[in-house]
Amino acid sequence: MSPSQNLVLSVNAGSSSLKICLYRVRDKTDTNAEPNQLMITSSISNISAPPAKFSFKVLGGSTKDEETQSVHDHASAFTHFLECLNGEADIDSAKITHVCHRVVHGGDFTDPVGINDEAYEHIERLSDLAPLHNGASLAVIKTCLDQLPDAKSVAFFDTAFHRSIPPHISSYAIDQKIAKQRGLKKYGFHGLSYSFILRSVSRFLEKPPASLNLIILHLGSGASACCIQHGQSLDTSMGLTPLNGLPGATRSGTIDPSLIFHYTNKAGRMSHDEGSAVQLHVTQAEHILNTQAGWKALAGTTDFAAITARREEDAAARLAFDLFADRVLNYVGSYHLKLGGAVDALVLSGGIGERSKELRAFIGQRVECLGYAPVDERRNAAVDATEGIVVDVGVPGAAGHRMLVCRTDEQLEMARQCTLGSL
Ligand SMILES: Nc1ncnc2c1ncn2[C@@H]1O[C@H](COP(=O)(O)OP(=O)(O)O)[C@@H](O)[C@H]1O
Ligand SMILES: CC(=O)OP(=O)(O)O
Ligand SMILES: [Mg+2]
Repeated sequence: MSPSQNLVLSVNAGSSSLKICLYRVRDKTDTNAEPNQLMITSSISNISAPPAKFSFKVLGGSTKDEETQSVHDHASAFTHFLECLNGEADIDSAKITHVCHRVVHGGDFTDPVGINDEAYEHIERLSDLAPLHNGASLAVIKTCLDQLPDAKSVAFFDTAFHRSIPPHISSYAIDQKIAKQRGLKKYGFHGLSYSFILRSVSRFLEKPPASLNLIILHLGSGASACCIQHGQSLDTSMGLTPLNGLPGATRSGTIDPSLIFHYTNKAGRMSHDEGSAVQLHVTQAEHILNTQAGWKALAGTTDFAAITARREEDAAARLAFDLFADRVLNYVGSYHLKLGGAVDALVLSGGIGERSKELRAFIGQRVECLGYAPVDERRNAAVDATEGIVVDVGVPGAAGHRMLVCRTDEQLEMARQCTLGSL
């Protein structure tokens, strides 16, 4: 891509949110600087639990924070953003050369791909394996092709980062002929986030990415853990779909697979989900475990901050907090063992990892037995007010593995790959 006043738009369709950033591509004078400069950051949250919350911030300029009734899905959220963007006199949307789209399930696609009919159909075919995500991304892509016809839409896949997971870890213990025919294996997700975190921690620790062993927790509405050995994904907690592993806002996480046959006697029937942009072919059981489970089912809210605040006096909130913390420990313990104890850092990220000092304090206290430096109460409480992408929350100077917080940025990761790559 040629540097000039070109703009890159990055769109991250999460399960219940849309995060969008607009960047100006920098001239290639300083090779150490980020290749893109942030101009606008916007987010729409609570998309599936209206009223949605919309924020739009022009760097060095105006800020908008409002509740909106006009957003009811990811496509209308993106349209709302474009209306706001078009109202900015200083921004010429005709200068947007590329739109980067986070697509959660890319199957065996390992590189970013420009959207054409073939790529679109590939993403559509995988929608049943990411029922909260791929359909939403496609709806945004469609709107984009319509509203920004001169910009090139490029899909970046969450799954790509995990292509290094070896077969004995990515395979399920089922008939391998059927597994291969149907692509039934662990794909793993949140890869754009892990890629960003790996690079950021590498800078922070001043060690090359390929030398790093990390345990990373991406804890948001969708939560996962990743074990990184020599700078590559060795294992991750999500699987064939983003339902596996840790519980999330509305997702159960790992359950005994037989549970679905006992939960309701209609569990095997097809679901009639009206909320998705593409026709899904998931069973009622999958629908329930994706949308009616997790903290929403346990504590009646998808807000982990509210759960944390209520947990002393509310037994349901306590169960949600303790259950989540317990499942997180399962992964930290097993990944520490997989890395033979040679861990450069345990890194927390995502909305919860970055903001919940309570969960960090809990995890920090429990991993001390594995040789992690104790969490410093003052540093842990001050993360929100501490500058920088990576923050060390361990006691200064204490011996042991480090516990870090990383402000992950999937939008920036895509924009960076877009500008530096050959797209
Ligand atoms: N102060 C806080 N303490 C605990 N959890 C928080 C806090 N602030 C936000 N969160 C949680 O972070 C979640 C959003 O995380 P995020 O990574 O942005 O989600 P996603 O990208 O999956 O939509 C919210 O659902 C909320 O539960
Ligand atoms: C893969 C996934 O769960 O993504 P998100 O957390 O953005 O919903
Ligand atoms: Mg997310």
